[in-house]
Amino acid sequence: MSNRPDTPLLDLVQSPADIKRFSDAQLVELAHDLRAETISCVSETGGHLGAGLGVVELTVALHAVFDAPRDKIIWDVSHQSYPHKILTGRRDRIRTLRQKGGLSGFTKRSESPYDPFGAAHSSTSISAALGFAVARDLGGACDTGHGDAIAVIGDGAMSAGMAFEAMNHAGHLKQRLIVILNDNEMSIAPPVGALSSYLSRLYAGEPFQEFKAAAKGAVSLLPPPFQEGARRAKDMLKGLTVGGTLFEELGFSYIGPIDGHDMDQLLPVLRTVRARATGPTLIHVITRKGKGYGPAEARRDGGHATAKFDLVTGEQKKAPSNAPSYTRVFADALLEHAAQDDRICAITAAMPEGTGLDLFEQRYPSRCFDVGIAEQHAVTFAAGLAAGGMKPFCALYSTFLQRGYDQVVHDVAIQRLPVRFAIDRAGLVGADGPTHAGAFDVAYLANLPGFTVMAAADEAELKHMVATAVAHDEGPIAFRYPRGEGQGVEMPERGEPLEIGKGRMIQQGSRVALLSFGTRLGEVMKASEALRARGITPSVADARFAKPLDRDLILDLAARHEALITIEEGAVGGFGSHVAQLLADHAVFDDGLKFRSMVLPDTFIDQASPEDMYATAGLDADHIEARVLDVLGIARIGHQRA
Ligand SMILES: Cc1ncc(C[n+]2csc(CCOP(=O)(O)OP(=O)(O)O)c2C)c(N)n1
Ligand SMILES: CC(=O)[C@@H](O)[C@H](O)COP(=O)(O)O
Ligand SMILES: [Mg+2]
Repeated sequence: MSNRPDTPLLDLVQSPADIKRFSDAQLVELAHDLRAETISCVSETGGHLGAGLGVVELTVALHAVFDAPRDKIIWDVSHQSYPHKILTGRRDRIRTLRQKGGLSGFTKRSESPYDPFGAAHSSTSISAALGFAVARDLGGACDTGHGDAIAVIGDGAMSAGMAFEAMNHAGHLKQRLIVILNDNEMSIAPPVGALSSYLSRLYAGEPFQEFKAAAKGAVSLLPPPFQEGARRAKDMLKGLTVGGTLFEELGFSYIGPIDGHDMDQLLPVLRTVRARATGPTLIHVITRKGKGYGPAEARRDGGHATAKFDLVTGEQKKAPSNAPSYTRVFADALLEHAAQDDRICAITAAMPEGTGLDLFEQRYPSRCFDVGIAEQHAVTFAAGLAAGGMKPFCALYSTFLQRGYDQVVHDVAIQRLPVRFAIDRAGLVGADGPTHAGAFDVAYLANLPGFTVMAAADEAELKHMVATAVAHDEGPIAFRYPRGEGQGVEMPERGEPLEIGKGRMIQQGSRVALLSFGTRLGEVMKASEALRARGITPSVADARFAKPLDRDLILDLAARHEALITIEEGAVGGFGSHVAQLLADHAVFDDGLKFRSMVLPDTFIDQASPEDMYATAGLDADHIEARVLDVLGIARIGHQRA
């Protein structure tokens, strides 16, 4: 039974148009309702809580002052967009968040006209908003006419180079563009970097303190274009920082910092900017991550992400774990090796907890680097560390490594530098959906000359792969492992380096060989059991390496079986494609081998449980069994024996 909050004003809102008739005082009440509804919803669904709570007032104010969907409000990352979704006609579905068939946990163009641009990877909002602004000014085909383009970007996301690329361009074009910097002094973890320190100085400085105290507007402090508007708007605009900020050097009018939870500050500033902005304008708002919900505010990460939780206590309702997570196995293994080898260092791009490197940072702070949301820098920084004689472990989610791909090719592979890539969240990740799927890393790494690419079949294998990476100084090496718990296998006392390019036989059988790469091995074994009931005992092997391939193993399997089937948690172009190439190069198909490669389908799979997603992808035991029967020409009627 969910205890829905009492939300009298929110109950009157079906779309942002309904907000326009509210008084400023009612908008404050609406924010109260919206915060209660957001907390209630996430307590039932789990998901991203802290960021959304931090922008409740900002969301109300934006939809009160601007005219979405004609005005394009673009949320960076968009993990903070739950309040926005509630106000834009999706309250009735908000409790389907991040579930199969439900709302996405991020903005999504196909979900709503109020989501002009999808997100989830950070630091894209200013580029996208500038695109809309230029399209508007070119008379583009925007169906809702010439509205404003407004990017809402966090202080963490602002640390990525892409944000500065966009601001640099916006300052050059000088077209009207509104950027709202939502500064809560938090990324997922406490923010890192000189920019964070700079932002702190901006609001720790005199103007912001005066601003808090000053009751009367100091309109003369506003940039000239706004002074007239401010007088006319008769708003109580208080003293604001003007002049000499980094943003103004980039061609923006800078307004702020203002209190992002105070409607009396948000509304007049937004109204003035809407009335008066002529070029790129950045409004710096100060907010608190997790605002208004004690258990979230009390957390170190401001309640960034949460499982379902008890509304009263905030206690998360997490299922008990049966095995250590792959992330934890990686982190513990790396710590063991780092104790013996002081050349080992670790790099994360703003995901210390997510990658397990928070443990490494605690133990070896001088050898652990959180570079902020800066994957491109993370990769080339690691390349520099390797060139300098260190053993860098660059720990990135598969999906986020995509952002540093040119650096992987240009700075690591071509120079054959021994960077170790710990690729977490490989394969389908569940609730975060397609934007976070680790679908492509094998395809984009195994095609690089000199790269070694591994996938752990279970947590014991992962421990051995960490040891293999530590020992491998001949060039770049990557090992991938999925989100979540291991399979509960027995763990070795110590990880032992694997022989590069060597797979392992799991089960000798006949007629069909199943060659698995990664944790699909569990499903392969389940399929093998089901096939045994039909009198079919497939051979099963764990490839371990997509590059270099275990040629002898593969050619031997091809020679001894009617059919060879590869299975992997990745898109086409990965392991199976490399096996096909090897078989073709050795003219194996000429001898009639039946070959099938089971990969992720050529589509983006929406969020669901990982199990559901793999069933949708056709990569679960049931589908593997069916593929074997099909390739052997056996009709799948009940448990008909071969
Ligand atoms: C390219 C990329 N790297 C990493 C992440 C993981 N991530 C999601 S939210 C977040 C922190 C964002 O901080 P900020 O922009 O300040 O937003 P806040 O959560 O504080 O509102 C990170 C690192 C991501 N979404 N995209
Ligand atoms: C919004 C974002 O990108 C991160 O919060 C991400 O959702 C974390 O993923 P995990 O939950 O797999 O660590
Ligand atoms: Mg932040």
